[in-house]
Amino acid sequence: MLQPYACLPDASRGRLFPENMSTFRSPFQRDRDRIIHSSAFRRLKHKTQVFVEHEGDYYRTRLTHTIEVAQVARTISGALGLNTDLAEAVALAHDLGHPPFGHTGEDALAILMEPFGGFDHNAQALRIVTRLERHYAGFDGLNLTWETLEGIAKHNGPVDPPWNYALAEVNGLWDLELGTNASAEAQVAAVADDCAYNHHDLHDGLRAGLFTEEDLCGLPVIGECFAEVDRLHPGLEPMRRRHEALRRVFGVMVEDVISVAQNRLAALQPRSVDDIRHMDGPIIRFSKPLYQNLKAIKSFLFQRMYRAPTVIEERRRVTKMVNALFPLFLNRPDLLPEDWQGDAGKARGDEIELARVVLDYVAGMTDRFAIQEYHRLIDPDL
Ligand SMILES: Nc1nc2c(ncn2[C@H]2C[C@H](O)[C@@H](COP(=O)(O)OP(=O)(O)OP(=O)(O)O)O2)c(=O)[nH]1
Repeated sequence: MLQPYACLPDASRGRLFPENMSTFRSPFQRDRDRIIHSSAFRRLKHKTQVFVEHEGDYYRTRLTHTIEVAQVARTISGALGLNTDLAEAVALAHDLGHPPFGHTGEDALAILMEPFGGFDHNAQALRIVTRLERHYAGFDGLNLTWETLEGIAKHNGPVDPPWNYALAEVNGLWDLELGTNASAEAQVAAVADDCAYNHHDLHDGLRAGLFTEEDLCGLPVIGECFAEVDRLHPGLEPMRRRHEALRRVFGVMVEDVISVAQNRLAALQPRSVDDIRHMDGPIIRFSKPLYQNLKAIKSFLFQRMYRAPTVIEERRRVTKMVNALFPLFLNRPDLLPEDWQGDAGKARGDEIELARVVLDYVAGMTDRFAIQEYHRLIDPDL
């Protein structure tokens, strides 16, 4: 029961390298499956969401975060009559480009790559799915449909020139119409990301003892959710109380997005996905009041969690590792593994190209592999 403004699989603009249709799966289901079967997807298991991978088995990793984003994306897109397979595919791919140690690794690599064209996890995701996965006989990358690539490239909104390194390359091969909105499905994946991490970072921060339920009760939305649980279930055991309250916070976000979209779709009556692409702003977003409340929650999380003293200490340690690994391989490309020597050899004499090869290798590392390599090659004691 897809709406006319959904991305219809039969109307897909296809793949850069033409392939026969799958017997059992639509093009977007096939994209989703290729993403799940990629090496970069498996590596998300050992990459930081907020806490470095080895800090505790309970906390979210980039993989469990991604699975939660995909689940929310399916719910929202299904409720709106959008293509759930495409929303899921974009959600599953959205963090593929995260380097080891998440945003901390990204900040370090962005500085190191400044002289060589920069680094950004969204750009890197696109590079992975178009170039770095090398498992198919006929092409590099996953040969995803135009719609999935468009979604990965524009899920955070239209992109103006100058485009980053990966967008420029992909857009040179295939016009992704970067200046327009993404499909509603890709917009759903972007908002599902916010819903997922606003919810699970609260859980993980509580679990880590970075703040308490009482601290959260002073925040908009969350305070009301705890009050409702206390009213309905007085004396509830603490962990159940927490779960009940935070699942209500999740519900508030998801219902808000769906209701804003339903109202806007009813008012604007888009007849096709191209109408969505050319609208003034995104169709999928939080209402203004909830957006303001979420800003307060995000700023609390930033201060109390993403920049908590223990997290800052770990940031310092892992930044030191990235800052040492990247220049080491740049100066000694012979230390790269055998299967990277081909690319390094082709880049010889071209400083920018070699830096990109080294970047692809270092950014592809998991947290634990980066730590292991640092200990092996640089300092066993850090
Ligand atoms: N923004 C930000 N997030 C951080 C930092 N440290 C840890 N995190 C965590 C908090 C969230 O769980 C998550 C947010 O990052 P994502 O890559 O999922 O979303 P973001 O909106 O930054 O990027 P994207 O939508 O993928 O372009 O990372 C940090 O220094 N800055």
